[in-house]
Amino acid sequence: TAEGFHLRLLEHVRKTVKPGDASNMIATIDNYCYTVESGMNVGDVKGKILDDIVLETNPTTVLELGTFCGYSALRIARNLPENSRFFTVEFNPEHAAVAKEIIHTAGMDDKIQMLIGPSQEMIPQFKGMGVSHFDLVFVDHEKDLYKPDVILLEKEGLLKKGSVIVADNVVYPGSPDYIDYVRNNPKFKSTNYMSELEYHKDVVDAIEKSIYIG
Ligand SMILES: O=C(c1ccccc1)c1ccc(O)c(O)c1[N+](=O)[O-]
Ligand SMILES: [Mg+2]
Repeated sequence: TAEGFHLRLLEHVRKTVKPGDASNMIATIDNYCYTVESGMNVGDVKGKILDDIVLETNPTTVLELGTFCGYSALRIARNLPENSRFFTVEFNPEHAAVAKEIIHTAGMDDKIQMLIGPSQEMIPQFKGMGVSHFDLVFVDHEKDLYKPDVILLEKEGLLKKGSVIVADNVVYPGSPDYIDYVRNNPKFKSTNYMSELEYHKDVVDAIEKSIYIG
């Protein structure tokens, strides 16, 4: 990743966005990534697939692993029902600080609760925060943490029959141990959505949706 992308994006956002408008923020980030430099946001093409899965799931309790600059947090929060709870976990404090400002500027503070720390330490805390289970989990952090974190979510009793796991980047950079695990596990029913790497129509990538059937 281009060192300092998040800081250059924040500078651009501060100069250009219309405050209080999540869709304008999303469009501003996409425009920057297409015209100036691409960042590792899920982007508009895979983002539409994510939007459709969120809308079809209509989840009331949601977890995102990997906030980065907050782009997918805004895409998800924009499509959640009023009384929903949405947590996003980011381990990099610099990225989290940028995400916090981007989410605040977009007017989505009251919809998104950000936790800063390693996912393996954050996941065991949700039961104590009154979360019984997650209806939808968006996995988009360190690619070698996809499998251990989904295993941990099940171990913590945070998945229920019908819980939906949406995983980004299952082709590029890829998460082969996760794909092998989830596709060969009778507790999950998986669907692959072939797409393209964010801001790079010439590079193949995909999203994997896995429904926990318990
Ligand atoms: O890991 C990278 C990566 C690897 C190498 C170079 C640049 C980025 C990446 C690429 C696309 C993504 O959508 C994404 O979520 C990530 N990520 O870091 O989580
Ligand atoms: Mg990604």
